[in-house]
Amino acid sequence: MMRFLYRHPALARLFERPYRKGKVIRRRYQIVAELGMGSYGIAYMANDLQTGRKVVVKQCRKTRGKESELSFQREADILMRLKHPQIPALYDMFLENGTPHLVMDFVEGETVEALIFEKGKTYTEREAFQLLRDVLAVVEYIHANHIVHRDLRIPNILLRDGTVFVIDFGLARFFGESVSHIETYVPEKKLWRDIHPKSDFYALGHFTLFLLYSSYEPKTEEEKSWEEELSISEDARFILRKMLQIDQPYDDIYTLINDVDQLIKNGPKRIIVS
Ligand SMILES: Nc1ncnc2c1ncn2[C@@H]1O[C@H](COP(=O)(O)OP(=O)(O)OP(=O)(O)O)[C@@H](O)[C@H]1O
Repeated sequence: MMRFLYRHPALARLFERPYRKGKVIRRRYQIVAELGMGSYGIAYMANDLQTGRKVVVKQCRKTRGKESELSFQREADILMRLKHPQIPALYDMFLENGTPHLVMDFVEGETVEALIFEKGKTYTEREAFQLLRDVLAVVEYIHANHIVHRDLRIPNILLRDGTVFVIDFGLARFFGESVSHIETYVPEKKLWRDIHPKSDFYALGHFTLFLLYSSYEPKTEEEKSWEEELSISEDARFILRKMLQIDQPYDDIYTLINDVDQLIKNGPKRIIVS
């Protein structure tokens, strides 16, 4: 019953008692703003009073029990493994009043979600695949470290001065780990969450569709599939069908990168007009 109550956002806030603006934790991290309450943690932007750096402090949610503590530990292990200029660095982890906390780099920038839906940014096919290519360069590093991100969505990809950043490793897993109860997942969720590089390609297929839809003007009210609605080249369709596992999926990132490079180099020559 209590677990059910905690799922109600207003009640969850009451039980979690998030930090207020100005609060200083460990005499070091001063809360500037709450960024959001996720499934396992509450994220804040904070000032590190010792270094003067802007950081993200993530406080483990008390009401989610052992599950969120394990998730925090795993996120810390993964961020410790990944040392890349386009991935937030983990600076610190500690227990405060028995609650696990993580401190990481605050990535200044705008999410692709905000760029499209708030700023009205649009992408041509070539621009969309160029941005996908930039993201794949970071994902190549993640996969080379035997990690799959499992949440590569438009709110988790940021851009600053044209450079891509990948955030939110809360669902990431090491290759070979198992997911409990995956057999109970609906097929679509399995495609997102399978611990295999192809679930990241599946997510990035959807990411690319968001970019392509940013310049789509509907001609009718009738909703159709992306293949019917979008005017894209055969090469783009070929890549997307493999990423979305409609056709034989990509087994590794190198073949995918090669196909994307070819598309960018050749340009969208063979256009299919829907
Ligand atoms: N390192 C970071 N730099 C900048 N912003 C960040 C960083 N990490 C998280 N955020 C922002 O903080 C907010 C909360 O992020 P967090 O990853 O804790 O949870 P979430 O994505 O909202 O939920 P969930 O992890 O359950 O999907 C998001 O809006 C995200 O953009």
